[in-house]
Amino acid sequence: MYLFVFLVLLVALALLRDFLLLLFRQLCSPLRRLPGPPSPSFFMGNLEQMHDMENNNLIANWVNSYGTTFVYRGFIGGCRLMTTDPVAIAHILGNAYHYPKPDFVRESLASMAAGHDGLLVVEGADHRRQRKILAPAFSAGHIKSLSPIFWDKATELRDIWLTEVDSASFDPGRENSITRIDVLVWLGRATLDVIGLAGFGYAFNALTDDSNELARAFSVIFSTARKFRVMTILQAWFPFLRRFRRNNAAMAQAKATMRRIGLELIDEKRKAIQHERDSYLHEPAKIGPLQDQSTARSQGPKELRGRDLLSVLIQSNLSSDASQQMSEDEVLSQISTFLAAGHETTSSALTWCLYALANNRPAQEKLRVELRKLDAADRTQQSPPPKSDHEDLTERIARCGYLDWVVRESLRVHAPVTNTMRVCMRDEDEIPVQAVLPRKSNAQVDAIDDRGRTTMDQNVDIHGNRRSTISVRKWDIISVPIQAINKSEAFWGEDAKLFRPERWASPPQEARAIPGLYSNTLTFLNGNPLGGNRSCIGYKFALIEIKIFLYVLVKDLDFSIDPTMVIEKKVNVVTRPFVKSEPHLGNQMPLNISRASSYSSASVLYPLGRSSETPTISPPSFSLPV
Ligand code: HEM
Repeated sequence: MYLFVFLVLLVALALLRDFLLLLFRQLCSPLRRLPGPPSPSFFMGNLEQMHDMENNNLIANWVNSYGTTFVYRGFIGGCRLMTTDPVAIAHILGNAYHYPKPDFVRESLASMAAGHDGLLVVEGADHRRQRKILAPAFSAGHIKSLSPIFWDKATELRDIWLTEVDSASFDPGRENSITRIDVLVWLGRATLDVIGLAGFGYAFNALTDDSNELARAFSVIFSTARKFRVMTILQAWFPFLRRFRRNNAAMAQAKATMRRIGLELIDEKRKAIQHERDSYLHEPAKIGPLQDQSTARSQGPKELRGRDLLSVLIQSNLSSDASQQMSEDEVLSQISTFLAAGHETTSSALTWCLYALANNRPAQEKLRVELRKLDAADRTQQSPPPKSDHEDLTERIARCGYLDWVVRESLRVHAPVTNTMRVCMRDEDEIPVQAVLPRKSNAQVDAIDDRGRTTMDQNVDIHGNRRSTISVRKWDIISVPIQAINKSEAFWGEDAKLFRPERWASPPQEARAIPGLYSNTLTFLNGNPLGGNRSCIGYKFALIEIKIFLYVLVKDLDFSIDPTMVIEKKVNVVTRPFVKSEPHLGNQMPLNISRASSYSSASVLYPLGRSSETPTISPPSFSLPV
């Protein structure tokens, strides 16, 4: 009997090992010394409050009350560090291999189709090796060579919307016929098509067909993993529970489909590359010189220009030292990683950008004028630009000043990824914090907390000690609130929450402290890889795609929104919109779309993405508003 009880206790202890360790770590964590908001629940800490934080200003309020570095409570009261301090963030994100993603985050990304072996999930030496092999595929030159795909899909989407607008009117081509369209769903389809073709040469045709088997398989895996359940939290802390993951027949079949199609694609591309290599060996003059590695890194391999990311990855993998190559499973995981990381992020970015423009009519008009000027200059020869000109136009679009401001501002105010987490893996560390405090608004300077401290007393612990570093220990969890930093008044001034592209004419000095990869925002994470680079490898891809879509859509279409409609944000991996009065309809972004007025150029005659097609729509005869 005693033996039985002893054995039961032993098994219980083994199963509870992680839980007990967690409790022990929490009791020892130096984070307990930092101030922070009260925890409304023992089990869930502040986590439930944080679900709606993009709509209720929660983080900004916490920063006002507790300073730029504070703790909030996670599962069973565990202290988690949250910081908007730019020096602390530069240290944490810059030392990426000492501050990796926590296990439970990696697990959930892996189950969301990114796979355990993909770049988004792997850590340390594996990550460094993979990133190096993937770099040529994401070089600026190579991404530019993929731009015909962006043009084609943007044009296809624009034509679908024009048809919807016209079919809602008895007088096709009339400017003032307005149609309400859920832009979220359409942009989701268009960006899926883009990542399929540009990522791995696969035609989802999601804009015209919703029955594609890979699209369905991905959606089953991604949407199942995304659902938040208490079980998800428990699995995060009790790894043995991960065995009981929902792995029903639909999920198993979806995974098998992804694997089968992925392996077919890899095989097809390997054969094509091998064939080209063989041809080069036999007829080098016909193919042209194969580039050296350094040129390939900066411009993308010449013979693979315009080819999908997977082909370049396979080529780059073959050229690497055998001991440094990716395994087949790793290559396979990159396909789902491109899908998971590159599809909904860009559709979210574009959706929020159109929303911002629909709410700021003057900015939309100003942008349209700039885009049409470029369009008019492009049409001096009165003929559609050949496909090879797309790269040139892409380059010129990349230099459009106001378009650039609009994109920066929209990605600042509506970051698709709002938060990221890290865990300290050094035994102990001292995280430096900013010596010079960022500018404060008057309201913040005047606020005095219940200990009599003004909120200017940043980085003061609960014993009143002023700190120039924050002590952390191994396993301490850290939250980096990307969106809150992007919208912080301390960096961007009192109108920080507003979408105002003109601010980019002279961004505030304070914002320069933010260690962002892109325009002093953390939207694509950090730009100071001291030890390990975990910033978005696809950011050039995303920026070119976003700019081309905006060019094609805003030039010809007008976007507005019902002023009585309140749109709120729901964050589930990426930020999606929903209509506050229609939560039962799920994520949506209904915008009113019509033909843009006063347009005389031939852009509708000659759709940019389809070089020599017969014109289908007559251009309205108005003068160009320049
Ligand atoms: C507007 C669009 C996008 C945004 C806002 C975005 C944002 C981000 C962010 C914040 C991270 C860091 C995540 C973390 O460490 O917690 C990240 C990583 C990553 N992104 Fe993007 N992303 C975008 C588009 C893309 C695209 C188009 C691709 C690929 C085609 C891509 C591929 C990746 C990959 C592979 C990583 C992991 C990088 C690493 O850990 O080394 N992203 N992205």
